Amino acid sequence: MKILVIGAGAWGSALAMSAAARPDKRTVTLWARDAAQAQAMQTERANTRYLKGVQFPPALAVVHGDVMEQVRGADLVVLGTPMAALREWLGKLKSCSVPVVWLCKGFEAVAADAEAGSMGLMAHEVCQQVAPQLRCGVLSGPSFAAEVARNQPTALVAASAHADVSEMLVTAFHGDAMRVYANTDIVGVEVGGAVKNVLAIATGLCDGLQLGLNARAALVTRGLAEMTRLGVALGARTETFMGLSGLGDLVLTATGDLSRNRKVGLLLAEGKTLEQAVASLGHVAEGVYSARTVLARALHLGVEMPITETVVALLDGKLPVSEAVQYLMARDARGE
Ligand SMILES: NC(=O)c1ccc[n+]([C@@H]2O[C@H](COP(=O)([O-])OP(=O)(O)OC[C@H]3O[C@@H](n4cnc5c(N)ncnc54)[C@H](O)[C@@H]3O)[C@@H](O)[C@H]2O)c1
Ligand SMILES: O=P(O)(O)OC[C@H](O)CO
Repeated sequence: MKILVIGAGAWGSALAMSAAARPDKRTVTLWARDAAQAQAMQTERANTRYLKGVQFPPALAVVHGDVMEQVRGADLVVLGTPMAALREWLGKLKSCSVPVVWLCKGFEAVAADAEAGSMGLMAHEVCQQVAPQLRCGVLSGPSFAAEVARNQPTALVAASAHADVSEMLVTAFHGDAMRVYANTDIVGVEVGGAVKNVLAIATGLCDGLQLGLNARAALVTRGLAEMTRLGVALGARTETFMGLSGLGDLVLTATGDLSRNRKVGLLLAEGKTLEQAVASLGHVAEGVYSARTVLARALHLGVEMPITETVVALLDGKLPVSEAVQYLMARDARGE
C-alpha cells in the first residue's frame, strides 16, 4: 500500500513515522508545504521543529513540490493539516479516486463578530459540501504525537460511512504498537474529537488555578455529558462517547500535560492573554478555534453546554479567568 500524508506537523509526521516503521511492504510519503522544512527533514531524518529527538524510520520518504503528482501515485491520502486547511485541501482533492481521510479534530471556526446564528461545519460536512464524491473518513482517538512517534502503545478509531475506507485505515495503521478500531459513527467520532479540545482548555484552567482534583473530575464528567448531548442531537450514537474518541480522548487531553489545548487553559490561568498563550505553543490548539462553533451548533439545537459556554466567554474576553468557576458553580441545582 502507498500512503501519502499531507502536512508535516506533529501529528502528520508521527503517524507517517508509525506507518513507515512496519516491517511489511509499504511506501509512506510525507508531503511538507514548506520547502526549507522538507529539506531539513530530509537531511536530518527527523522533524526537529515539531517532534524533537525522534529519528525517522528508513522507509519514510519526505517530499515537497507537486502534491498532485504524489496523490496520483497513492492508494490512500491522509490529511494531517489543522481544521482550518481542510476545506482548501478537500477542494483540491475532490476528484481523487482513492480514499482521503483527515486527522484534524475540530469544527470550522466562526469569527467572533460573525452574525448571530452563523455556524461552522464538522469535517465530514465540509467534505459533503466541497467534495461529495470522495470516499472519505476520519482517524481519531487518544493519541499524543510525541508518543506515537516513539512507537508507544496507542489505540485509534477509524470512522467512515464507507466500510472499505475504515478497513483500509485499519490495514494501513494497525500494528504492534497501534490498534485501530473501525466505527461507522463519523458524527460521534468528530464531535468527540472537537469537544474534548474545548473541555481540555477548561481543565487546564481549573488545574492552573489549583482548584483541585475534585473540580477536575467534575469538569471531565460533566464535560462528557455535554459532549454526548451535542453529539446525540447531531445524530451520533451515545455509545461512541464511551469509546476511544469520546471518553478516551477526553481523559487524555484534559489531564495529559502534552496537550496543547490543556496548555492554553494553564497559560490563561497564569495570566497570559489568549494571543500570548496561542503564540507560545508553536502548534495548533483546535479548541481555541472550534469553541464558538461548538456552542453555536449547541444553541441552534437547544442543547445546554455550560462548560463550553464558559470557555467561549473566556476566549472572547467576556469573562475574567477569576470568575469562570464561580460562573459554573452559580448554576441552579439540577438532577444529574
Ligand atoms: N499533535 C497531536 O498529538 C495530535 C494528535 C491527534 C490529532 N491531532 C490533530 O491533527 C491536526 C494537526 O495537528 P498537529 O499537531 O500536527 O499540528 P501542528 O501545529 O503541529 O502542525 C500543523 C501542520 O500543518 C501544516 N499546515 C497548516 N496549514 C496547511 C495547509 N494549508 N497546507 C498544508 N499544510 C498546512 C503546518 O505547516 C504544520 O506543519 C489538528 O487538528 C490536531 O487536533 C493532533
Ligand atoms: O495537544 P492537543 O490538545 O491538540 O491534543 C492532541 C490529541 O488530540 C490528543 O488525542
